[in-house]
Amino acid sequence: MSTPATAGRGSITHVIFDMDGLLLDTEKFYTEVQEIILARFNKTFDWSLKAKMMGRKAIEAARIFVDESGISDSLSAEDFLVEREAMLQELFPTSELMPDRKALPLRASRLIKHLHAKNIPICIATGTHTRHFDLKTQRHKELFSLMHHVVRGDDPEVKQGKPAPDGFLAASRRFKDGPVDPQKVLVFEDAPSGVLAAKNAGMNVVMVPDPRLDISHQDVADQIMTSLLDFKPEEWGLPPFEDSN
Ligand SMILES: O=P(O)(O)OC[C@@H](O)CO
Ligand SMILES: [Mg+2]
Repeated sequence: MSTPATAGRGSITHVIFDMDGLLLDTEKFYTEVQEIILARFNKTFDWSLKAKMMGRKAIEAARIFVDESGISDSLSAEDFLVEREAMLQELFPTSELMPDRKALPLRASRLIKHLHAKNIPICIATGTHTRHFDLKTQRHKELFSLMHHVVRGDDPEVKQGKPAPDGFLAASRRFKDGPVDPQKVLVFEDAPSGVLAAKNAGMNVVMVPDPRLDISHQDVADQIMTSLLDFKPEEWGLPPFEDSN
């Protein structure tokens, strides 16, 4: 776990969470269907392509997928989305909270519940559009109700997806006392594009990367964690956990 100091460290007042791959175990669904589609073209879907797609708006990720895998002459980005959609619609309603990588019984919900109980304003900024957001979160309404607001990829203020800062800046504006000084905002992200988006917004960012992502993607974040359970709120000026877990 690296812990370089940043200007905002110790003075965080607001927290923004990414969703897919950070709070919800949904990145595996995208991987699964993209493997199936590429297999039709006798190609394999690898983590270097995955790293480029994750966190982005659907159409932006789709263009990367068909271009980088060299199938754009046979399958357009738009047709890829249609083909992918049929499979994703079946999978998203089964979305689970992200399992902890240390295999401990506590999950991402521990941090969310803690910050909410301590009156720290929290929200979500996700690349996912509203229809998919509703499918993915239908079994987790109670946890998501703790968020002050949610900014989705199809929000009119999100002109460009991650790594552009639009989603995080919109999220910052919508806090009750927003826009919040970006140095006082802490973002949690799993995706390289999302980490860049947070830095492009001038915010602090903790990355919780999938271990299959190349280590080179860990250079930009202010702190890297293998598990959200390693997060120590007091290091960032946030109220500490009161239990010993
Ligand atoms: O921004 P997040 O919540 O990771 O969503 C992106 C997702 O739609 C694809 O990776
Ligand atoms: Mg994500």
